[in-house]
Amino acid sequence: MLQLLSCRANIAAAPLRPLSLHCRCNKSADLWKFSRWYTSPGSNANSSSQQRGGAVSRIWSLTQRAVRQSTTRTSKPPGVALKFILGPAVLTVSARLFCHVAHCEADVNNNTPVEVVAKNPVPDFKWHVLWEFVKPQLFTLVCAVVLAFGAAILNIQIPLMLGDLVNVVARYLRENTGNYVHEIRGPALKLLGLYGIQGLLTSGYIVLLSRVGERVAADMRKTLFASLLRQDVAFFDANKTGQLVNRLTADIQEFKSSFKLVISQGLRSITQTVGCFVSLYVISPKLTGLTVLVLPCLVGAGALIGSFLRRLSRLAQEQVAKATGVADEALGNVRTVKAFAMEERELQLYAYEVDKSCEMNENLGTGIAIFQGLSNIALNCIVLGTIFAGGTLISSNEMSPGDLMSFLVASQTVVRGMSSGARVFEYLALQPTIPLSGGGRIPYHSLTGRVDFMNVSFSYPTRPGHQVLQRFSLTLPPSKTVAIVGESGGGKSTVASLLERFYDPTSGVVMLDGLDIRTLDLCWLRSQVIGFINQEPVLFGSSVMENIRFGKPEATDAEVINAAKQANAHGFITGFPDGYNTVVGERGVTLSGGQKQRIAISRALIKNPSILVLDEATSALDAESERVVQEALDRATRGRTVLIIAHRLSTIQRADLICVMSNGRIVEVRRLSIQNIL
Ligand SMILES: Nc1ncnc2c1ncn2[C@@H]1O[C@H](COP(=O)(O)OP(=O)(O)OP(=O)(O)O)[C@@H](O)[C@H]1O
Repeated sequence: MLQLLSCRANIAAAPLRPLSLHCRCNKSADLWKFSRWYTSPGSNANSSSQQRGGAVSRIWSLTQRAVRQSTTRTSKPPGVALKFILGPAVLTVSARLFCHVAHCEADVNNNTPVEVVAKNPVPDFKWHVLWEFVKPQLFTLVCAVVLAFGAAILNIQIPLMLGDLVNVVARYLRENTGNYVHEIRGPALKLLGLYGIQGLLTSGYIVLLSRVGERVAADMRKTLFASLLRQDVAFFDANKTGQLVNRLTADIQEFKSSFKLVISQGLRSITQTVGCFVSLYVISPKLTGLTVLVLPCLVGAGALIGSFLRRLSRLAQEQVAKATGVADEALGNVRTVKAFAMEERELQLYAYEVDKSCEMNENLGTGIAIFQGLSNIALNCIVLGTIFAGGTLISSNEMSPGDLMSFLVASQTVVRGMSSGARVFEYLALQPTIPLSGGGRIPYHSLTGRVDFMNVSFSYPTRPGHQVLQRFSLTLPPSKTVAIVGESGGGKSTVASLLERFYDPTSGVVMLDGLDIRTLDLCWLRSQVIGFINQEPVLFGSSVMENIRFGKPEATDAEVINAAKQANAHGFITGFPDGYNTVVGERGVTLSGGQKQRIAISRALIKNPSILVLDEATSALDAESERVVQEALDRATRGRTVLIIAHRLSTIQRADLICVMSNGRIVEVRRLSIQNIL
């Protein structure tokens, strides 16, 4: 007994030498079972190849020792040996499982970094949202689970078969009688068959699981992207695009990897645990009682550490997103960066954020290390506790370092996966305050294009304390041009944004043909009624043809060319070697300011809008470009209701009404043409 206890003490103190614990194992087959578990592909995913190599040589020496021992062994009934193996296994494996569960629960409920709370409530991981994505892949997932389950069962079977094989070898070496080849052929072929099936099952479930993971991730990406596009403009005022893109890429990637790993490792854990629980029930109700006593403590500790780890993980992921945001901004505006020779400063900014994220990930690593250390201690303490309580039942340690590592890595994966998933789900569930569709439409032939701003007050959602418009009232009569001039920051562009319904007024109403625009279909309003041309036209990195067609996706080539002609753009477009197929570069970088603006005008005109909003449309152009663009605009504005926001007198020369704005309200209205003002 003392010998046995000292042997077990070795287990707790030096888990990396588990095979030495088999000093009391009496059946060579048991040795093989253990060694097989130690090196089984599933359970050893995270142990190094060195460990594997060491294990193989140890297994060989143990085999020889087992063979030697088998000649002089004492006769103990096989059931006792089985108890020796399974008893502690049940405790350790079940502890793993429950720690795992505790970990997940803790992650969901108890993980709110103070810094983030101030801005945003921490998103919860929502199982029902995950279910929505998994549901279409259910059949494939079930097939993967069945195959993985089969592989897991074979993982348990193979060591037993190896045991049989070793028995044959041992018997032959001991007795040296009979036909060795004949005797060994049966179990060897059986084992070979099992290896083959196990390999097939493993490949099969990995293929299927990877298919499920990829499809779930693709669906998530599409849904998240659609959800982001639906959000209000105010949402984009508050969130950096780099961080949003990070959710589409890094977070979903992280979630996908975790999803696949958790399913494959989780299955193995469950299979082993169920098997061990059954054995435990058969072997020792006492150990079952002890397990029930010890597990709540482990669950509590796991919950505590889990919440701490998830907090660290979330902070680290936020920081990585921040660093990506800095890089995205700098690369997206690389010309400005270069024009100001700010490469060094941008690099410093990026380095600062990356260093911070590095530090946070190191903290996370430390947290995980502490968790691993504590788990190790806890699991070994269970073994020790069992020695005191159950004593003679223990002679083998089923908790191999490989198993422990894979469990710990799986736990850590759960932490990361859940926090990435929660970040993805956060925006999936987000509903825009201004719905894109729904609401009424005014038939084209009866639409006059009259716009009324009535007592409109407005503050931007990101700056609720700062009132930009105060009881602002203005009428745009049908087919007339109204210009708004005034001091910078006076709220002119804000008026245009409210007409586009990028935001809704805090109070008051904006009306189209006497109807509150909040009751109208937003998609119709933006795609068919209002054409918007601003100071810095943004083009997409596709062809001229595609950029103009962006205004009306179903437009024919002839319509595109017609719109380009109206906007004075046809001449320069046909001057390009590739004509309308010329690719304009990212954001239209290969075109001049005037050319870009005329393509933007074509894009607005192709939808034949009843209302045209020109927000300083020519202010970025030189005199010659301005003249050409102005010509195009004069032609484009005919017969439409037009709102011009301008600084330059030339822009508003033909306006029917000129309003001067200051501090968010109209302070003066002139119904004269500009020549008369001058
Ligand atoms: N997205 C936004 N979020 C928060 N505040 C904003 C936003 N856009 C503009 N503002 C603020 O609203 C006020 C009015 O801005 P607006 O762009 O309407 O002025 P403007 O008269 O068009 O100025 P300018 O002639 O210089 O373009 C300014 O104080 C500006 O800082």
